[in-house]
Amino acid sequence: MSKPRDPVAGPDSPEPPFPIRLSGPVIKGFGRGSKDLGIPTANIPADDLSEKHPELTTGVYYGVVALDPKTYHHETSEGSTSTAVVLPAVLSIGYNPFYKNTVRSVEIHIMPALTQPSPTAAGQEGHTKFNRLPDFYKTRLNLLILGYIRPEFDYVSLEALVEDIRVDCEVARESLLREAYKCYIVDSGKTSGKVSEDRAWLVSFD
Ligand SMILES: Cc1cc2nc3c(=O)[nH]c(=O)nc-3n(C[C@H](O)[C@H](O)[C@H](O)COP(=O)(O)O)c2cc1C
Ligand SMILES: Nc1ncnc2c1ncn2[C@@H]1O[C@H](COP(=O)(O)OP(=O)(O)O)[C@@H](O)[C@H]1O
Ligand SMILES: [Mg+2]
Repeated sequence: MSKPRDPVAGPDSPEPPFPIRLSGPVIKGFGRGSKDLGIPTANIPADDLSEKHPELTTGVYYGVVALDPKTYHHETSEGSTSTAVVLPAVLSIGYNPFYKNTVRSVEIHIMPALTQPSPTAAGQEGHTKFNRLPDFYKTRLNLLILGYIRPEFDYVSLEALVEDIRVDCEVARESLLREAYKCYIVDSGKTSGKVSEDRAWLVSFD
C-alpha cells in the first residue's frame, strides 16, 4: 500500500514562476482521455510553453481556466453568458510515461466550480465519474498555472493511474480553495493589482 498523499500542494500563495500564462486553441489528442480513462482532457499546443518557460519541469499542476465565450456558451441558471467563466483545473505537462508518448503534451481537465460538490471526493459509491462538459474543440482556452502537484509517473495499471488523477483533482481543489488562490476564480473586489491583472488577462479573448 502506498502512503496517503498530502491534501494540498504548494505554498499558501502562488510563488514564482507562478502564475504562468498559457493560451491556445483546444486541439485533438490521442483520444485516450475519455475513452480509456473516463477523464476528458482539453489538449492545447505545447510550443508556447517551450518558448516562454523552457525551465518548467514535466509534471502535474493546478490552475484556473477560461474558455472563449464567442464559441463556448456556458449555461448558467440565468441562461447563457457572454463573459468567460473561470473554472478550476488540473493539468499534466509531459510525455505520459504510462503511454510512452514521444511528444510533450499539455492536457487540462476542467473541474466543476468550487461551489459545487466534488465528483471526485473519496468514498463515492461505484467508480468515479469525472467532470464532463459539452465538447469544445477549436475553442480558445486561457490558462493560469498556479502551482505544482507532482511528477508524472508510470503505473502498474490503468486503475492506478485513474486513482492518482482522482486524488490530483482533490488536491487541486483543496489547494485552490485557499484565499490567495480562490481570488483568481472568485472576484471578491478586494484583489490586489497583480491578481486583477492576471484575472483580466484570463477572461480576455480579442
Ligand atoms: C491531472 C492529470 C495527471 C496525469 N498524470 C499522469 C501520469 O502521472 N502519468 C501518465 O502517464 N499520464 C498522466 N496523465 C495523462 C493521461 O494519461 C492523459 O490525460 C491521457 O493519456 C489522455 O491523453 P489524450 O488527451 O491524448 O487522449 C495525467 C493527466 C491528468 C489530467
Ligand atoms: N471537463 C473537461 N475537461 C476538459 N475537456 C473536456 C471536459 N469535458 C469535455 N471535454 C471535451 O473533451 C475533449 C477531450 O477529450 P479526450 O478524450 O481527452 O480527447 P483528446 O485525446 O482529443 O484530447 C476536450 O477537447 C473537450 O472538447
Ligand atoms: Mg485530451
